[in-house]
Amino acid sequence: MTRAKPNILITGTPGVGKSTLCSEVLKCVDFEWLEISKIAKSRDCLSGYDEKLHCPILDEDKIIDELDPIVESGGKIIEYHGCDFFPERWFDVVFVLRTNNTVLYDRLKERGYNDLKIRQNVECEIFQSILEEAMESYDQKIVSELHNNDTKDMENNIKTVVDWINEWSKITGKKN
Ligand SMILES: Nc1ncnc2c1ncn2[C@@H]1O[C@H](COP(=O)(O)OP(=O)(O)O)[C@@H](O)[C@H]1O
Repeated sequence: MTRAKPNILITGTPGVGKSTLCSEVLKCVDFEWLEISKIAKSRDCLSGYDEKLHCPILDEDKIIDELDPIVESGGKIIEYHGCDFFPERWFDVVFVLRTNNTVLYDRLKERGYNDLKIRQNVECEIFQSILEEAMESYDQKIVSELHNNDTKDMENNIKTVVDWINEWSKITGKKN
């Protein structure tokens, strides 16, 4: 059965602009934003804390169990800095945000991350780990890379996602 609305995954290394893009897109379409990091905290889907990187460890199975019943119906924008553990059937499109290393370094420094955490994330971006993870986990035809270094890029990216949603509704004849 086709969903009434599609599900969208916005992924990428921390700091590439996922939350900013989601909040802007949500001003234009009536979708629900599922921020996996926040939901994991509020619904007790964490399995510990990484003391070195100063970040909680996600209980992937638990969050899937929690969200599966609500994601199936569609109309969700899911945001997380990883993507290989979500069920493939959840998503109609996957956008991977990318940012240049020096820009990303500055954003993460500004965020107050420690040096190890900054280095690991910048390396993750250099090796395009999340893009490869997405390409390996989903049909490559539904995976798109979006460069997000400055405000012009952000404007383009908002338009790309909103246009994609509108195009989907035209093709399926369903309203967003
Ligand atoms: N295209 C952009 N141009 C300039 N600054 C940006 C852009 N996208 C995001 N930022 C800034 O970078 C920082 C990280 O963005 P955020 O959306 O929180 O990233 P993520 O959700 O991927 O961790 C924020 O301070 C945000 O304002």
